[in-house]
Amino acid sequence: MKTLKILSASQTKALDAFTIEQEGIASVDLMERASVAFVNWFMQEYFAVQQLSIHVFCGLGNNGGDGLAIARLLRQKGFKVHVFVVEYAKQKSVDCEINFGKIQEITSIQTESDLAFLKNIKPNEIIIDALLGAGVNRSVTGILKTIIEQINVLKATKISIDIASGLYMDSANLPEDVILKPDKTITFQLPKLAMMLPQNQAFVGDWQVIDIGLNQQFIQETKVENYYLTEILPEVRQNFSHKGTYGHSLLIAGSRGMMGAAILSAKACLRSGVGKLTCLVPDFAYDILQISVPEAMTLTYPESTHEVLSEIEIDNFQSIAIGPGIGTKPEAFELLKSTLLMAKNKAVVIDADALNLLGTEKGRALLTLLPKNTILTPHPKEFQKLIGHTWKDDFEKLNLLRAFAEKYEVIVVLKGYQSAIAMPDGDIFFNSTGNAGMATAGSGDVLTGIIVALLAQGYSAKEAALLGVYQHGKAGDFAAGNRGKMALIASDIIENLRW
Ligand SMILES: NC(=O)C1=CN([C@@H]2O[C@H](COP(=O)(O)OP(=O)(O)OC[C@H]3O[C@@H](n4cnc5c(N)ncnc54)[C@H](OP(=O)(O)O)[C@@H]3O)[C@@H](O)[C@H]2O)[C@H](O)CC1
Ligand SMILES: [K+]
Repeated sequence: MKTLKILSASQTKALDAFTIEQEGIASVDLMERASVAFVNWFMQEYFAVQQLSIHVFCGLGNNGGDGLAIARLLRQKGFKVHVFVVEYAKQKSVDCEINFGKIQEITSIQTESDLAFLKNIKPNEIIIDALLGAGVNRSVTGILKTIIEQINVLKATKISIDIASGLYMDSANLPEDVILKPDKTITFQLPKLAMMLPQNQAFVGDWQVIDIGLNQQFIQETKVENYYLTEILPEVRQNFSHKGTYGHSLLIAGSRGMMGAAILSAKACLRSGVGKLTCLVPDFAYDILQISVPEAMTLTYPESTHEVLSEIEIDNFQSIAIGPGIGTKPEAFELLKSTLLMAKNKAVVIDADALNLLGTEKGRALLTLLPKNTILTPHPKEFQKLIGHTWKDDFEKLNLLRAFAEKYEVIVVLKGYQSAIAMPDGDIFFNSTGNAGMATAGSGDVLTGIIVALLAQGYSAKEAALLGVYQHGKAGDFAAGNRGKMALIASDIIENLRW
């Protein structure tokens, strides 16, 4: 498994300082290293547009210093560069001052006395935002605010260095804060927590990490609770194996009008390496299941009864999933309750309607029945029901997610772009795969099928959740590559699973 740690603002500062001290590198040289890394990225991306004007907006701190160094380097590479320094305070940082001196030797610099030129920046030109970086510690006001507001309405491509000016890297901004809205953020060394959260979408754009060679040992030894999951691969299947090697899943899904959810989950499960799958569905759906998913076995229960599980040999199954399309009628509640009572010590996935049922007052009383390490896969609305209240911002949502996973000793996959996967030990992993095309009916049912299959094969709950979410997203990315995001339907995700 490959992850990138997400450091807090203070840890990032410490990493910076440690690198400078440990490697005997002057901070201005580290700034140069970061700027060279940015320019290398920029050259790959924008080499073809060398004749276009680039407008670099610099502040007075080290982010501004980066901007000045980058402007100088781009100029030396032959780009047309226009530098604008916003003198919002009396003093520049030491390294900003040094770079201010260096660039003045090769080009003239404009300061904020005349903002009229902003209007002349054309839509096909590029703006580099180096006004404020990781050092932002209060709401932006005055001249900075004016400039950011004016930049935000321009159509030019905006690229923020390290982080958009005005955005806090690990805490919530005020709703009224003025923040630069970049098309891209090129961030140094490690992703920032702010880039994981939906509320910051407009202030992040597409983001990318560039390596600036900060001290790896320090990164390794730094304790964090947030990670960005960049890769996780399945284990190799053994030659001398048989279907018994890969476990037997029980999928409890479907009801009148919602059999598609059961079918999607079942197919995804079978496409994810499970040895055997049994689907438990209402009796009317026997033929539907048998015909749609011939690889699965089917057990049924009378549609309106409460005592449905007594004949099932629960020990035959290595994993159980319940929820997709079961509905929220009282019978479904009883089904969920009896499943949880039987499922002690089992590997369990809870999704969709099962989450809606747990998210009622009566349902929340069942939360203590969840076997340790149960995997719950809510989207934000379902999570809100589970905890019984909403949150003021995404940072609070993340704290609530962590607290819930810790309290009930469960794994919670909060679905969305960069799904957040919370572990019982308090760690949260953000997924790097997936796309907006996957925001479509049945996508979650597919995920449930994948995860329950992995559990049956003996993956730990943590591995199953991470691997399942990652591969689900990857399949969605393949599917979007084939058809485009808008055309993507949940079946395409199943078709594009590649293990
Ligand atoms: N990560 C790395 O290893 C490297 C990072 N680099 C770059 O450095 C910046 C961080 O630089 P820093 O100087 O710490 O901070 P800023 O440039 O973001 O801000 C400068 C100062 O501005 C003041 N401030 C904060 N908020 C506001 C505001 N809303 N309005 C006006 N001024 C504000 C604050 O100083 P005060 O004393 O006034 O509080 C800031 O200190 C990082 O993002 C990278 O781009 C290195 O170049 C390479 C290594
Ligand atoms: K910036």
